[in-house]
Amino acid sequence: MSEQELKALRLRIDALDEKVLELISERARCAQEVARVKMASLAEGEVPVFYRPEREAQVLKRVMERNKGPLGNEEMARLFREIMSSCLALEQPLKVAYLGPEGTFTQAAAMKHFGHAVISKPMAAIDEVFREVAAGAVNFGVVPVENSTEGAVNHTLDSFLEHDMVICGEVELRIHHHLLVGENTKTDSISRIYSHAQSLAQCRKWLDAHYPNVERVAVSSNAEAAKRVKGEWNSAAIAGDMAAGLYGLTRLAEKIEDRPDNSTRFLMIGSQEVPPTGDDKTSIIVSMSNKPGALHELLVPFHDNGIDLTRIETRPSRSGKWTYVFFIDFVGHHRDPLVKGVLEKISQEAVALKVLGSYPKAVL
Ligand SMILES: O=C(O)C(=O)C[C@]1(C(=O)O)C=C[C@@H](O)C=C1
Repeated sequence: MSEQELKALRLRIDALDEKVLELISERARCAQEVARVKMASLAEGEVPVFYRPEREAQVLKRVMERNKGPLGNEEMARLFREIMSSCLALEQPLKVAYLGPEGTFTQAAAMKHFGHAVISKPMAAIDEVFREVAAGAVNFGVVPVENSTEGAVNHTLDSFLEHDMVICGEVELRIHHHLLVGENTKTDSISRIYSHAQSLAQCRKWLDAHYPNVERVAVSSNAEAAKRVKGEWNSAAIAGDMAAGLYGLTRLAEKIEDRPDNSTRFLMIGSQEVPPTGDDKTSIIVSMSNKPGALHELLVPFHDNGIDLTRIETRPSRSGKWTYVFFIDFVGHHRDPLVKGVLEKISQEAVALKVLGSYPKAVL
């Protein structure tokens, strides 16, 4: 390519950037107007709701449907995600608590869902995220709920039994683990590998094959593992890109998870009910009486009405020995007439039923 051609193309990019800049600013001014309208239409004593997950899902879907490339749909939606995040911050800066410390996959999930314009607050444990949301110190919390290799995150399920929370969104993240070392690590004398227990389990076969005799030490998070390695010469950590970047570690081996499709699903929790979008999921907790056929009775109404169950999990109820609660996710919104009917039918048989929330299916 000649210098001349390059110069001409860069001039074109400059001109386009000016247009993009003007359009983004116009969009931001529009969001400010939206905020004004929301404030103006409030009833006496009503608090304004600036964050609208159902609208955000619609905006992102529309972008993906209309995108003609060359940027991929996900990439384009990611850019719009950030624009919307900044527009919302003009209306109201959201505060979001997540399972920390900084650099965890939960932080990456929070950024994927809310964008980077939120004020994020790392918490030391899942229960603390719930408590922070319950206390009203933040608008939303982000917690992991299930992993495709290792199954349910029981701390999260149990916290739903203790706190009244509304689920207002979900996000799925492909989880890639790397073996990370610091600049002082002697890579031929690694005697200890730190990571979160779930991550050690997700890389079990790889560790058995490559480091069978090295001690595996479970710590509170992958980010904590990365932090520890920084100051030690004989240890390595298993963690993801964010933690590697944050603590300046290098990848001794990349993508070492046993299953290439290893993914974790995260939930956004808060107190805000989300209206239907037409493409939603609902999460409920149900406890049934301890009698034969109870689970069957619970599942039949879903089957009879053609409602797609996406997950069912069992946990001890904590209110009696050998009694259980079921966590069920299914497709649909609790305000859909069909779903309403199913929930009414189940409540007749159940000891207790609680709708944890209906929320748009993950777009990104
Ligand atoms: O449509 C709204 O209600 C807005 O506030 C605008 C907007 C946006 O930027 O598109 C911003 C924040 C909301 O969460 C949803 C959408």
